[in-house]
Amino acid sequence: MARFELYNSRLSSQFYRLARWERRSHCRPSQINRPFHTRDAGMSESPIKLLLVDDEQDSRRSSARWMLRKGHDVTDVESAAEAMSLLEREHFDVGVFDMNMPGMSGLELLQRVQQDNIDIEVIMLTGQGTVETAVSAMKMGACDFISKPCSLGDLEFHCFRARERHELKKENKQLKAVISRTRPVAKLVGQSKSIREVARMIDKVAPTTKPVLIQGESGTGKEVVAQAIQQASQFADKPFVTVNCAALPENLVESELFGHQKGSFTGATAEKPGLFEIADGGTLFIDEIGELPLALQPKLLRVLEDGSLRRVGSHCERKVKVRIIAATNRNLKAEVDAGNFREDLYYRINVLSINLPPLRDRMGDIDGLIEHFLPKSYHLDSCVRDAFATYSWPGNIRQLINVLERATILADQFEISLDDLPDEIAHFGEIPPAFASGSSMVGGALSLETFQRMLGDPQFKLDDIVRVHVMEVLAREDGNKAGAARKLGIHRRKLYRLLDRFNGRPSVVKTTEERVCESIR
Ligand SMILES: Nc1ncnc2c1ncn2[C@@H]1O[C@H](COP(=O)(O)OP(=O)(O)OP(=O)(O)O)[C@@H](O)[C@H]1O
Repeated sequence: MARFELYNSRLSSQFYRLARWERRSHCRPSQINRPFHTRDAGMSESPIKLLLVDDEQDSRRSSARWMLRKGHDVTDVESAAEAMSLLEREHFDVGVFDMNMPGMSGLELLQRVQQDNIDIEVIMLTGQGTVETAVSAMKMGACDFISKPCSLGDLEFHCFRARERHELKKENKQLKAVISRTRPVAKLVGQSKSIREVARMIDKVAPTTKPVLIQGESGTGKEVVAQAIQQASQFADKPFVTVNCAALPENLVESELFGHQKGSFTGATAEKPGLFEIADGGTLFIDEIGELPLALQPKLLRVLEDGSLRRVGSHCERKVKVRIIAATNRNLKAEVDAGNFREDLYYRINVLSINLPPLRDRMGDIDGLIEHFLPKSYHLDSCVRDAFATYSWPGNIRQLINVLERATILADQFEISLDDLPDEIAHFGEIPPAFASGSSMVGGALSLETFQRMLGDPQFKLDDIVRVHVMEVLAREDGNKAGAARKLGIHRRKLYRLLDRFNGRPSVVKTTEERVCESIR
């Protein structure tokens, strides 16, 4: 609030000077269509979407005509009831409400607007001698008042000022959202050829406004790359809003992305802007875009095409300008072929793409990453370095960071040894004793031979085989469900359903595994 007031008081002296000039000059026809004070005062030149509510037809009509000639988008109505039904359907930047109208007064209309949390700046139009009422209207949330009769130049000036306040409020909301959603920007560590290529691509794509698709396994640094693009772009000081489609329940994705109107579904108790509106003017990072439900994909395509969107439950179309960066750990082309992802959307977001290689394909970066993430006082045993260099890092850099963090907690005297590493890394490459006699494990899953043995044994139910296989793949993926689902060739939601099913019945995994091992021996 303090910020608005300071800003307004600085601007108002300029405005009053300009408004005086406007009053003197608005009779000159050549000047009429120039929105001069927006340019001169550094304000946005875009037209104001204005709602005029006044029962006095002559003054309402002449105000509307003037504002239309100035290039604004004006709707005028003669009653508060009409205004209310319009406001439920359409978005306006500014409303000018006459205080005294038959039926619902301007003050009551303001009250309704406040109650319903409608996103509009309201200016009260007051008759002579009703300044006190105007002041109480401002206490109720009106941003300004104009005494009747007012000059048309004054009307436009007040509307500009209200719109400026509207934009500042929006910016304020965006900044709050940005502060609460973003993490500190991480430095892109790595000197391998592939990371240098990624850095080169970041420099190339950052200056454009085109969408970027970042592809790579989980934990390879897709969000780090997205942040680096935003930091190097013209949107660096604008909102950077992130959303993870996989982390949202399917029924909330639409409202989170596009916003909703009050009452549009159970629980929608107030109107809420979506992340596209919050990111307006900046960047929206859509993580795990491959998880976006098919039904919502046309809506995303629409925003990408012309920036237009509708909140859930609203007929009012809004425009946003958002730079989209999307990321996925799935093979999106394969998802298109499987009918899970729209082809037109795929081509739209895949204009510029960056592929992040998994850590196992750029082992040259390991030392640099260790140096970056390991506190200086710790020292790594040479066997640990060897183990790190041979391990396959399915969880990529995220896994490396976690392993280093764990090791610093377990280490004695700042010396990290093999004992401080998880077994699967310390003993990576060693054949598990249970499977030593035959190569039962192939690529992290049960071999055909083992399957055949299980299938031939009437004690094993089909579900047991599925369960052993799923658990085995999940363990190999370090519990990473997205990775496990990919390896299993099923959708992640199906994996969740399977795990729920397994958890909901008495555990037979151990005994089944033991039986598998026995049958192999
Ligand atoms: N090249 C890199 N330099 C420095 N830190 C990195 C790098 N790559 C990844 N990280 C770090 O690894 C962790 C995981 O990175 P990030 O969240 O960007 O991965 P992601 O690919 O987006 O993962 P997911 O697909 O699971 O969302 C973060 O802590 C990030 O800071």
